Amino acid sequence: MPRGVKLTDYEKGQISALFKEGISKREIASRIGRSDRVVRNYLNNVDNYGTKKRKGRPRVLSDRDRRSISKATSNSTNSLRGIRNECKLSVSIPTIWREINRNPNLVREKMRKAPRLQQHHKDARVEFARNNMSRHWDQVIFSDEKKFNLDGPDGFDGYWRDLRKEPRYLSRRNFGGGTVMVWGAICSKGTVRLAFISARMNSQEYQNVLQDNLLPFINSFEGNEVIFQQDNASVHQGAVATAFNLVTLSLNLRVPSNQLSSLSIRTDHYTYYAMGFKAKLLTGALVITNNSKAIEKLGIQNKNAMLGCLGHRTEESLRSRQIDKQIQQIHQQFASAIKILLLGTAESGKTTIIKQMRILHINGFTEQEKRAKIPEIYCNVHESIAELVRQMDLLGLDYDSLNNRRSGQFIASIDELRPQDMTEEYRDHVLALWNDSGIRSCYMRSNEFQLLDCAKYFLDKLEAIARPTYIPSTEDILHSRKVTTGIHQIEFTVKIPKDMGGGLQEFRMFDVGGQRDQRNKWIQVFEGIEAVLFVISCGDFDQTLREDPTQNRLTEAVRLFSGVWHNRFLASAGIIVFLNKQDIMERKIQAGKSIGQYFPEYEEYKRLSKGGNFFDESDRTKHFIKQKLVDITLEPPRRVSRIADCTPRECFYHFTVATDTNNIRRVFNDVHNMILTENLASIGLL
Ligand SMILES: Nc1nc2c(ncn2[C@@H]2O[C@H](COP(=O)(O)OP(=O)(O)OP(=O)(O)O)[C@@H](O)[C@H]2O)c(=O)[nH]1
Ligand SMILES: [Mg+2]
Repeated sequence: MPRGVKLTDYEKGQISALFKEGISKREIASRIGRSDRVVRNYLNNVDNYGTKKRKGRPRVLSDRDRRSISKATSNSTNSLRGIRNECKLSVSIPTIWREINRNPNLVREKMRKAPRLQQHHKDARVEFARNNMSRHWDQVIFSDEKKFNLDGPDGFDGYWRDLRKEPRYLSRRNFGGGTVMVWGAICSKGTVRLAFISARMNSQEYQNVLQDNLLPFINSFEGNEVIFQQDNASVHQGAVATAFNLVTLSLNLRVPSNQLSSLSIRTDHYTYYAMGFKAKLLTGALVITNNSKAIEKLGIQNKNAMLGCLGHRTEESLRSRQIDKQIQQIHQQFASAIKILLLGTAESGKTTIIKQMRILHINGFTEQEKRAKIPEIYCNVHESIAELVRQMDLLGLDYDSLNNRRSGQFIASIDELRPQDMTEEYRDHVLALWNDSGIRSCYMRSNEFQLLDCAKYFLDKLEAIARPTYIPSTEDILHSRKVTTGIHQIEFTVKIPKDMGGGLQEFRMFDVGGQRDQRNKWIQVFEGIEAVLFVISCGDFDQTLREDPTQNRLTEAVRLFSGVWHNRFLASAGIIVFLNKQDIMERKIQAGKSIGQYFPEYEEYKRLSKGGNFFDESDRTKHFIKQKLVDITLEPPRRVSRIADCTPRECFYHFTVATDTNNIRRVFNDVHNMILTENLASIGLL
């Protein structure tokens, strides 16, 4: 029973005063409106009234704590410790447990299992059902793996307990329990022989299971198309993840060639819900790749490539021979060198890419080879400073001082010849000139004349170059410039990625001169070229040709690309474009230049692409240049090629900085993968 309200000090004073006057306790109680008992209690123990303690241990949880525990526990999956932490309480775990138990609204329950189908899942299922109404389901073989426990099913050990009966116990073996994994498949024709597999089946084992159990069963279909379904588990995918693997898989399976011809491969897939499990249905396949990501990554175009289809015996043997031929072709493809031809206008960066291949795939440059580059670098320095001096007068610019003018005269007197050695005198003149503000202004206008791209790079490090101990670094070699004449080739090998079969791929790359008078030699190397790597300099948009100062360099490059794209002798070669010198282009844009000054159509492009996702002006500029090339590839063919078939050609674009080894490493890896994939596709395997 709840206690009554205690007497106030005023009431206590009233009781004491009335009692002294001799008034009875009952009378006092009625006068102050309280019970007889409280008046009696007070008068019996005036000094200690109201000081009596509660019995038992004080509660550790206040009402507020209990409310917060209740709130934190409600429908939560939190542990007792978690709830304690959430409520910031410093009580023991059993206290929390007791408090939750005491609460009649909270009981511990196992969460019920329910597939959470969102609307898009439901839509996908309806869509699938609609699309597959007329499918011949009697041709589908459904397969799956299942684990059986000797001790009973995992996780399903609950039961309805009748409290009037003895409890039931789950018999568990401490030793010798265990599980078996079984692979099975069913279809309208019956069941496929069960296979006992290991709990952690790998892709090799999966392949063996298919060979031993599925292939014999498939023969009973006697020439009709079969659809094999698997649930896309990683071991299944691992076995067939790439189309290249498909071939090796067929080989690994050691399928007799008449059975191999019954393999057909298609990559369409549908998700559906059947037999209580989610699966992907893959049509027309015994062993199928359906990894659409891999397919995209590999750039596979012919997604419905067929290795063969079930047919009569004669057709089978024909297909079998065809497949043997294809496999042979693959071996040849990988055995022979891939020939790549580098094309592009002068100074676009072709030779620089060849140097990068040397750095990346051969052992770079020896000390001796580096030393041999010194004269070339001296030449680059001299050509750069001499051109700047020559342009000072032509552009009407002034030197800072008379001394600097004399230095200019000294350089001009050397004429086109480079100094044999970097003498101190020569070095001092060049340094004085390079620090002259007139020369710097001249350099800022270098798009108006012909200056080497590497001018600033070498003039900035002139002091190091002029030292007698100077040995060019790899970076120096990448920046050095020498006009290419004739045809040069480089051979190297590159590792084939494991997921494409592994091994080594041999490459042969041809470098040609890009100047107009060199281009008539190109045709000599067109024969047998698998890929053309067309290099275009994006940084040249404001410059004119050395050979023809009336012609814009970028316009010339785009025109040349058109010629290469439509060239009938290159019709069967893949075209890869390197939109090079991104660094130079960015520098120019940052300095306030716009490609619109040289290509008025840029304003229209800018207007139309206003909503486009461009990071900045440089990004828009490089995509504008790319678009010019894309437009060419969309033009109708100029004439029907005698070599190429009529399938549409694709062009692959990369934005590059040829002097940056990391950039070229990355880009070349992509190019390599793309070529391998294209090769497989070209022989009908992808
Ligand atoms: N900054 C910068 N310089 C580059 C880049 N690519 C090439 N260069 C420089 O441009 C100059 C010309 O490059 P090359 O590789 O010789 O040009 P090419 O296409 O072989 O020219 P030709 O042999 O005349 O056909 C060299 O000084 C290179 O260092 C780049 O992406 N960025
Ligand atoms: Mg070259």
